[in-house]
Amino acid sequence: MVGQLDASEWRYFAKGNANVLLQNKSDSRKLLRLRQYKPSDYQSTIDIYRYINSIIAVILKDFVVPMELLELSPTFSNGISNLLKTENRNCDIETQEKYGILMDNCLSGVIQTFSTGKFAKLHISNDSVTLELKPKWLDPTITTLYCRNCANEKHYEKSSSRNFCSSRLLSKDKSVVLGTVRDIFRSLQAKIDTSLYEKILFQYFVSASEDQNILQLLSVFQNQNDNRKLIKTLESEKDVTDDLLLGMALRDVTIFFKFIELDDKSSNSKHVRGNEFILGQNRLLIKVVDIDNKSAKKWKYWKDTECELLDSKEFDELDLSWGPGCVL
Ligand SMILES: O=P(O)(O)O[C@@H]1[C@@H](OP(=O)(O)O)[C@H](OP(=O)(O)O)[C@H](O)[C@H](OP(=O)(O)O)[C@H]1OP(=O)(O)O
Ligand SMILES: Nc1ncnc2c1ncn2[C@@H]1O[C@H](COP(=O)(O)OP(=O)(O)OP(=O)(O)O)[C@@H](O)[C@H]1O
Repeated sequence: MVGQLDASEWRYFAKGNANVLLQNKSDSRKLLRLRQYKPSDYQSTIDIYRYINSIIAVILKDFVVPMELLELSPTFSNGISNLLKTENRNCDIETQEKYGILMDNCLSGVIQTFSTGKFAKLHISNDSVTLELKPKWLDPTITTLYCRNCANEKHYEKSSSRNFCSSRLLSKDKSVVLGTVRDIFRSLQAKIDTSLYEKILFQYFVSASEDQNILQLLSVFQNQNDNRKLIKTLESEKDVTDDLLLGMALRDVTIFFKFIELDDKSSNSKHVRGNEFILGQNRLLIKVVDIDNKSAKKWKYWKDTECELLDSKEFDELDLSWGPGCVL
């Protein structure tokens, strides 16, 4: 594929902390994901691609968005780097990187987006609606008043009050799940009627079995061997276990829930198959992105954050201006 990619065929689409996404001008359904320039702590595309295929895909199966490794030429990489500079995108790609990842665009055809925070967004297309969710730390047994996400948000004052608490979507109590689904949609302040999407998502969370429910799956593998406990005891990157690396990777993923109306108006089926949930004439398609392996070099940042949160009163001191506790 080297020499075939042409920088003028791609436009800027999005960026995160570590990657830049480009959209193909002639096929908007395709995105190219390129690593950003980071002087330290660099994870190469091939390492990420191998990790996703050998570890993540075994766990998340069909939920993983399809990906393909593409070889980059220096001419292409320099062209993209210049594009980002010309457009003042405030980021650059690592031009020494040999590969990029070609993947399906889960937001192809989006014409409007509603959001009030970074952990949930609602994207509207002509033929579908997509909820983008970053659930972060999923805790199946919250033993403190506030969960890790809420304690973190409160402490670093990222938000002034709780929008939603994603761990509550794991609750066995259906009314807690329903209330949380409503919290998510309320937080979006979408100027459309979202009641149908709330109903479908709620039905998915309460009907899917543990290995079919994306949040349950993430939660199980985030918390293997109680790996969160290890964080506060870390003394060097050698102490970082594979379970912890997997847990941290899965604590930072993004999920797309795409709601599609089916043509079959007579269907009253309700079932889960792979990454899709059918409810009557509605289809919910679920895809996970941003499942990069984490570097063990981040151990100090993880430990400092965890210790600072534990030393603070954020887990247990009632703060009604933030919201009530997170009990499941
Ligand atoms: O530390 P956290 O929990 O704030 O998570 C970081 C994310 O912040 P967020 O919680 O989404 O505001 C952060 O996301 P943003 O860039 O803030 O959108 C990154 O995902 C970061 O991972 P990496 O350094 O790019 O591998 C994430 O770092 P890791 O903790 O996953 O290493
Ligand atoms: N396959 C996809 N389809 C549509 N949009 C995507 C896709 N993958 C990522 N995005 C969007 O692009 C944004 C940035 O991508 P990504 O999360 O891969 O970057 P990142 O640098 O790893 O982010 P982070 O800062 O969370 O580590 C995502 O938050 C999401 O909104």
